[in-house]
Amino acid sequence: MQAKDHIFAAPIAALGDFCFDHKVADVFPDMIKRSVPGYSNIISAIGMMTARFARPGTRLYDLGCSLGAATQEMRRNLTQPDCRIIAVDNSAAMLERARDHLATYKSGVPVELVEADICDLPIENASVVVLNFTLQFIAPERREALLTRICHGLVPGGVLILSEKFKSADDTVNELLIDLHHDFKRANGYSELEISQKRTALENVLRPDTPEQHRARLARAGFGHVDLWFQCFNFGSMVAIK
Ligand SMILES: C[S@@+](CC[C@H](N)C(=O)[O-])C[C@H]1O[C@@H](n2cnc3c(N)ncnc32)[C@H](O)[C@@H]1O
Ligand SMILES: O=C(O)C(=O)C[C@]1(C(=O)O)C=C[C@@H](O)C=C1
Repeated sequence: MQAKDHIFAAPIAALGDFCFDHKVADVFPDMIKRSVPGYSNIISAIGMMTARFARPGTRLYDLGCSLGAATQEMRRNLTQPDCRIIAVDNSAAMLERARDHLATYKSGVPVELVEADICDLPIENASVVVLNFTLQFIAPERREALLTRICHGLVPGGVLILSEKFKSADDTVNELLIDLHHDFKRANGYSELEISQKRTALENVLRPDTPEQHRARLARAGFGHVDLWFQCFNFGSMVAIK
């Protein structure tokens, strides 16, 4: 049974910044499923893109892997020989549980779990790179350098799958998408208090960009082909091919 997320259910007097500690790691599968519209579709598509883009003898990176949901889907869909998946997170609590989670599945594909800041990680000989709701937590001024290093580390024709919470450049549409996201959370059983306390806790740590900002930055980072392949309310996923 998956543990249910009640982290923001009771009033919290000193509401600090949201962080990926052991409390969040313990309920993460429930939290992300009830918080991110389209999450399971995106995970499935990461598997499909892995099957298409993985090349023999290359590396596949899952950057900000949390419990390894995307890692596992990449591993299940990888048929090319001599590949290795490198799953990276800077939360020890997440990686501890990712290790247990991945060990419950049998697979011949090697997975290396690395505790590191993805901004300091060497990326080389990569055919597939996944940033599934991770770039939004990186300081805005560090985002372009990270994407440039990812593009350099990809083999020609390699792919980056970038999923993010977006903001809209149009204030009216932005408010509408945020409201619809909150309706989605209500429908999934979150209370008004849970929604508002989590919103406050995320304010300083999850800084969304517009899809237009993402496109322009990915082009500057060196990607030749960029587009949005999925969006539901203010959450979506882009594909960038070198
Ligand atoms: C929303 S979660 C990602 C969800 C996950 N990719 C999935 O598909 O289930 C964001 C993750 O990024 C990690 N993270 C944030 N900043 C990071 C950094 N600078 N280096 C490595 N990991 C980071 C967090 O610890 C967290 O586990
Ligand atoms: O709950 C929200 O409002 C979110 O933004 C969802 C979100 C995310 O997009 O990463 C925020 C933190 C948790 O990691 C899970 C999901």
